Amino acid sequence: MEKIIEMNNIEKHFKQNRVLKGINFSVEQGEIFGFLGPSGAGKTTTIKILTAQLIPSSGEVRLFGNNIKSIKNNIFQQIGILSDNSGVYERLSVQDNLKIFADLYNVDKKQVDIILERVDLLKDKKKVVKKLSRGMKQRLMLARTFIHKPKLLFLDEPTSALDPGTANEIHKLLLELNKEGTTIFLTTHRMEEADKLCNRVAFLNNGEIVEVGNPEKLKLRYAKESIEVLLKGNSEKVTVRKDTDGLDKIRRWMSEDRLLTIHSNEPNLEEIFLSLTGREL
Ligand SMILES: Nc1ncnc2c1ncn2[C@@H]1O[C@H](COP(=O)(O)OP(=O)(O)OP(=O)(O)O)[C@@H](O)[C@H]1O
Repeated sequence: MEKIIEMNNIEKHFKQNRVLKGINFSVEQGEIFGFLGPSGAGKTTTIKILTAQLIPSSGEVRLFGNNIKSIKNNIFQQIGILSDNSGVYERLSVQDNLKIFADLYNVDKKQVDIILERVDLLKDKKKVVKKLSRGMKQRLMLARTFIHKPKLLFLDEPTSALDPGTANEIHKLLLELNKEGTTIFLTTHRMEEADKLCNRVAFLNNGEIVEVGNPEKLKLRYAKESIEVLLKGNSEKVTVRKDTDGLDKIRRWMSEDRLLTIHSNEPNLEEIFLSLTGREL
């Protein structure tokens, strides 16, 4: 698979503050790659470096196989960026906002209604942006990022401060875009979001990547060496080790029809991060 993003030994210092301490990772075409870490870990700084809004102190960034230093402005036709400061014009209507971006990206104006339909804003197209709910505004900002069908989307906390229902709608849309071939790089605090969307995640702590992998595989790798079972007639679960003795016990309980539930004690991404760093996400 083609590497769409490569970060090689990226350092970023803000005066004495060493914010990124030698970051290495790559993202392949077609992936949804999650960049996870607590507040201040360096996630936004990384996105800004990847989108040429910041220059790294050292190291090399490659996008679509080319060094970012040698990439011309037309790269912006191939990427979309959603961040805190991806403003939309508050006094203009939903439709006029998208028309401006369609113009900017040389996109046929007919696309505006098609995109608005996709983000479920077509019926609200005449509404002035300042009258939209937070979720509607976020959907408009997202529509803005993909109106030009970019190959790569950078999304900084795409669902922060949204209720679970609205976040779900955004997730559905992101999965659709990805299915159509868009590679997605996203930062998030929400572990369930990363779990649901990402093919791979990287954990960032204090400017260092402490783990990278597929969420399911990470959970298996960090799975505890025990299984929890609930037996008929008991209110408390029993913990059994994953060894021959433990498995013999489970077999016996099964043959005696005493087993009610059995759980393999898989950690979630939050717990894995905690066990690696000693801090919560
Ligand atoms: N322009 C800047 N000048 C000086 N320091 C900065 C600048 N931008 C970021 N920093 C510092 O870099 C560190 C990492 O910030 P960054 O915004 O990348 O973190 P983050 O992981 O995105 O956090 P959050 O989840 O809170 O957005 C912080 O200590 C921040 O104060």
